[in-house]
Amino acid sequence: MADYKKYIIPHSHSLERGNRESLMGHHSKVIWFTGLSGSGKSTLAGGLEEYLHSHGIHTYILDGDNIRTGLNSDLDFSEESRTENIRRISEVSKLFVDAGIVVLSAFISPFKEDRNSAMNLVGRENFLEVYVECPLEVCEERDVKGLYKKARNGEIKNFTGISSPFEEPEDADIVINTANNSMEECLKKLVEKVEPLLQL
Ligand SMILES: Nc1ncnc2c1ncn2[C@@H]1O[C@H](COP(=O)(O)OS(=O)(=O)O)[C@@H](OP(=O)(O)O)[C@H]1O
Ligand SMILES: Nc1ncnc2c1ncn2[C@@H]1O[C@H](COP(=O)(O)OP(=O)(O)O)[C@@H](O)[C@H]1O
Repeated sequence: MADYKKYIIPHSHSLERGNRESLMGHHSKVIWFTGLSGSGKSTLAGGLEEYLHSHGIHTYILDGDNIRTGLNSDLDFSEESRTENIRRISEVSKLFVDAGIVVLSAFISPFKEDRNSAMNLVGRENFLEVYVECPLEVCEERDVKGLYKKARNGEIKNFTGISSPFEEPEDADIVINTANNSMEECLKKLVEKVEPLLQL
């Protein structure tokens, strides 16, 4: 352990997560969306947030493009930076859970080890992994932001699915296939799984 760390002594406050959850009227949780660019992470996180919000649940979305223009604006798309990106987001998610809020984290999070580290940091019981499954060809066909085209012609390096790996989750808590199901069907499946977990 680094020497300076020996002199950091956390303060224990009187109010805890349970007190905050009671005030909110629901449990806090991290709903972690992982999947290729264009698979539907942001769309589903947004749809789920709207539903939960309208049912009195306090939520907050952490989304790749947003966090990467602020907190993580110093990180690129190398493997090391992606790992650090997920590590910081995991720490932020953990704080939100302690604050009593339902966090919807939508990041490609391509590496299994990083997703597992996120789950272990937040705590297994607080973490729900949602694999937003969609074949690369469909994501590429959608090409919401025109990035796949740029990745194919070499303008963007290390692009997930093209020139950087995506390790498919093998034991996600929920798998949502957005290529074969409508947005409404996907959201219904999500709501059915998530809502009961938030009841006090
Ligand atoms: N090289 C490369 N590879 C993948 N994605 C890229 C890249 N460059 C920019 N973008 C845009 O950044 C968004 C992904 O950021 P994330 O923080 O979710 O990525 S990661 O979890 O660190 O892998 C991703 O957003 P989504 O499409 O919402 O996934 C892209 O818009
Ligand atoms: N069943 C579905 N669920 C979510 N998105 C879908 C679905 N079917 C089509 N789409 C479309 O796919 C695109 C997904 O984009 P986005 O949510 O930004 O993905 P990501 O955040 O994973 O990059 C959107 O244009 C959305 O309308």
